[in-house]
Amino acid sequence: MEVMRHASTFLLPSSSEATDDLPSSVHALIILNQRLPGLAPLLWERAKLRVCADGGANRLFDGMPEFFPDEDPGEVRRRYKPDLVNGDMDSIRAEVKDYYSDLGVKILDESHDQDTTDLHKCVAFVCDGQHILEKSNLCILVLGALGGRFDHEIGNINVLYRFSNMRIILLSEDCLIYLLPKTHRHEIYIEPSVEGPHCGLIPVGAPSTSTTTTGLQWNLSKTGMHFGGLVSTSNIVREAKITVHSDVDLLWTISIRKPS
Ligand SMILES: Nc1ncnc2c1ncn2[C@@H]1O[C@H](COP(=O)(O)OP(=O)(O)OP(=O)(O)O)[C@@H](O)[C@H]1O
Ligand SMILES: Cc1ncc(C[n+]2csc(CCO)c2C)c(N)n1
Repeated sequence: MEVMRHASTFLLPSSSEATDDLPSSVHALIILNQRLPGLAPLLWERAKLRVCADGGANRLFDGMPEFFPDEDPGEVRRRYKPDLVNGDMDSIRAEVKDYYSDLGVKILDESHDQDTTDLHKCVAFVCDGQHILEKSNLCILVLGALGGRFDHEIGNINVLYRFSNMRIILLSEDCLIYLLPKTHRHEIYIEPSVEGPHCGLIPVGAPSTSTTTTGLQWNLSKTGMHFGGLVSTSNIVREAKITVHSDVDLLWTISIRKPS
């Protein structure tokens, strides 16, 4: 079975600190309709493709100037111009839609589809679209995916399962979540300056009859996990490398450290 390696190098303040023996990712950024986290300007700079999901465009428009209080808000807005706004367009304000449209931003109205979420629509665009990004080392970072409405949070997690062949990381100010597909053994390289120590391994999609880990305070050894029984929450990373092997797709979550 192949090994899949993971590292949150995108959180490091300087990309030169990145672990060089890991394959480097190309990042796409999706901005959802929640308050922009403090990391937003840094992640924006590093992304090769930037997409707003419907009301996420309001957050970009309103939120980016707040990070640069000494600058003219209009200039900040022009600098942070997304490649695409996609969704069913029931949350983007008319002035924001007109503003980005006038700047030449592509606005994709998919209001005919009321069965998939705006995040789903954005991820589908990034994965299926005809743009230049090479898919093999693409990692999609999703801002504002957690800590809000529970149905939205679950919808966002569902997107991880729906696109389980893609690397997608859901982010909030406090933590990140991604899927560990059962098709691989996983090695997670911890960046202790920016993440941890709290972490979890959650069998959301299906119960696990056998999960094995190393590097955690409470490791599992061919252990089962299911809702109503054991799920690994409030675990602690103890080593620089965590390994996980399971018979089901698991969610990995780890806390993000507050900037000091
Ligand atoms: N409170 C929230 N918590 C978590 N995610 C959210 C929240 N609000 C919005 N999102 C995410 O941002 C996307 C865009 O949200 P927006 O408010 O523009 O549209 P919506 O009509 O509420 O969502 P949808 O059309 O996807 O049901 C949603 O698809 C969802 O992924
Ligand atoms: C069983 C079922 N439940 C809810 C919705 C509604 N829905 C799901 S995603 C979405 C957002 C569209 O942007 C909406 C309105 C549905 N279609 N089917």
